[in-house]
Amino acid sequence: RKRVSLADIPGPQPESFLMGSLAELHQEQAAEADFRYQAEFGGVAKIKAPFGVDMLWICDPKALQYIYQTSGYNFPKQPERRVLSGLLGDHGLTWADGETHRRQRKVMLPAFGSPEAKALLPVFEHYAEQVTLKWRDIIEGSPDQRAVLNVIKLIAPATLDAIGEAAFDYKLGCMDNAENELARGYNSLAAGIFSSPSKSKLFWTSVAHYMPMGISEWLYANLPGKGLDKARQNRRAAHRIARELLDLKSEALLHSKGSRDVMSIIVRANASENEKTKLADDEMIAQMRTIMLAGQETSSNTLSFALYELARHPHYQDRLREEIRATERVVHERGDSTFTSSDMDGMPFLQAFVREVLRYHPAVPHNYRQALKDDVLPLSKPIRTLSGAIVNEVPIPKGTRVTLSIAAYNREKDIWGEDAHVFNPERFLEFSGKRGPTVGVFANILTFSGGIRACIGWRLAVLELQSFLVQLVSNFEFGLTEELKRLRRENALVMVPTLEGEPEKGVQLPLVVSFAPRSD
Ligand code: HEM
Repeated sequence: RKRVSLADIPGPQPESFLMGSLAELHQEQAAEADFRYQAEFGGVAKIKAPFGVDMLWICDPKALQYIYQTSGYNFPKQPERRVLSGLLGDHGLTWADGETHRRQRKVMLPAFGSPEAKALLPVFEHYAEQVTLKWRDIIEGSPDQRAVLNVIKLIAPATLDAIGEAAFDYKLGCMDNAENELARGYNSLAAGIFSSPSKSKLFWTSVAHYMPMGISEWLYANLPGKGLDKARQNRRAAHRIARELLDLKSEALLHSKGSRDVMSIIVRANASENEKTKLADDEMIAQMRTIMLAGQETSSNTLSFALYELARHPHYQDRLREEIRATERVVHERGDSTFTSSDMDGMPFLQAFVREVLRYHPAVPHNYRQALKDDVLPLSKPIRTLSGAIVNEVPIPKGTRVTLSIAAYNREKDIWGEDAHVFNPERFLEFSGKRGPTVGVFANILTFSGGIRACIGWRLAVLELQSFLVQLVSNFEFGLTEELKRLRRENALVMVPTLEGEPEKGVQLPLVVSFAPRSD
């Protein structure tokens, strides 16, 4: 500890000895504190946990590359964060670390390749169409053919149904019945549990760092609380269905009747593993819950923010619609009624728009890790220490917790240009190369994280976003409402839209929706 110290690293003044920097990082709008740190301290800053304990906050590209990729397994997740992953996804991939993570990921990877994702495109198209039909009914029934819709109210169950079918070939039926057990269990799951955390919640979550994980898990399983009740209801509902599905899929495998959903591929891959590397039944069930957790709220919130950006920038909306109309003509001339993934790959503005939405509104604004040993983090850009030295690397003592700022990396001016804080899809049209080290797994944006535990479902997520956008923008025009002046990007583990002053109403994104103009 004496040899390696963070004493000389500059950082923000903590709010108090007891709370450290937790409140500003988690109670303000998502990433507001991050953007301040970035402007004031650059790529790395010393922040405080309770009781004055030093932690590091990082958005420097080279340091991130080192932590995510070069030295990935030397920077495991923090135990207090793993317990939260376990609460919502059992001992599945987002919880696992080290050798267990390596083993689980190997079995799961074959289900998430490019051909496997493309095969699921019709599922996303189907649910985008269901949203279209429902909104169409509402608008046709309104006197002036337009309606103010809280768009996320239908997008959330649609993406949930889509992930149910894509991942398990199972019809959850959440769009048609919001009261079904699973629909209730997944309705704003992370948002419901983690929005607007109180100071005491933040304090105890952080202090759980020092508790044996078994005790934290027991507390989360048994303590009273509305959020914890929701997590428990979710666990019961998800386990019941996951068990049924696992039996069905294992049975299908016995009769060589595999299907192309994610879980069937994982069941097949698992069957060819040896006894040592095979996932046990409870690990398989955990993966099902993990995929539902990781794949739904992230996608539905990103899509909702995408519609918000279209409403905020009518010229981008028109441009995207023009591109969709032009591609529709090609698709129809060919005798098809739906876009293939190659059609979408051939739409430069759609590609640029999706990338910019992901860059600007990262659904997961932070990742959390800790150093397994004394180490040295390389920096892309030197910093000036408190004693006035200019350094190109930062020593990091064993055990130090690090907050990796996905949101701030995505706004790094050296990488994205001087207008990094402006929503501008054109940056991806003008610039096809890459500035800085490779960090993010998709377009070098960090939204899907990077390295050894980058988002395993990123291809599915991108395809889903593209396919929903094509249908929704083809059919509808989106406009802003007065209420959106109060839009908050709430930090609830995932970033969700809420309205200032109405936290009790949960996730909200009211847009004016009308039929899209059609010249043909
Ligand atoms: C816009 C949508 C999505 C975003 C922004 C997103 C983002 C992320 C991020 C940042 C991580 C890293 C978390 C960490 O290391 O702490 C992650 C991991 C993961 N994601 Fe996604 N994700 C999305 C969609 C999906 C989908 C559709 C699936 C599955 C169908 C999925 C499955 C997973 C899994 C299983 C992990 C854990 C990977 C590991 O630890 O090895 N995600 N995701």
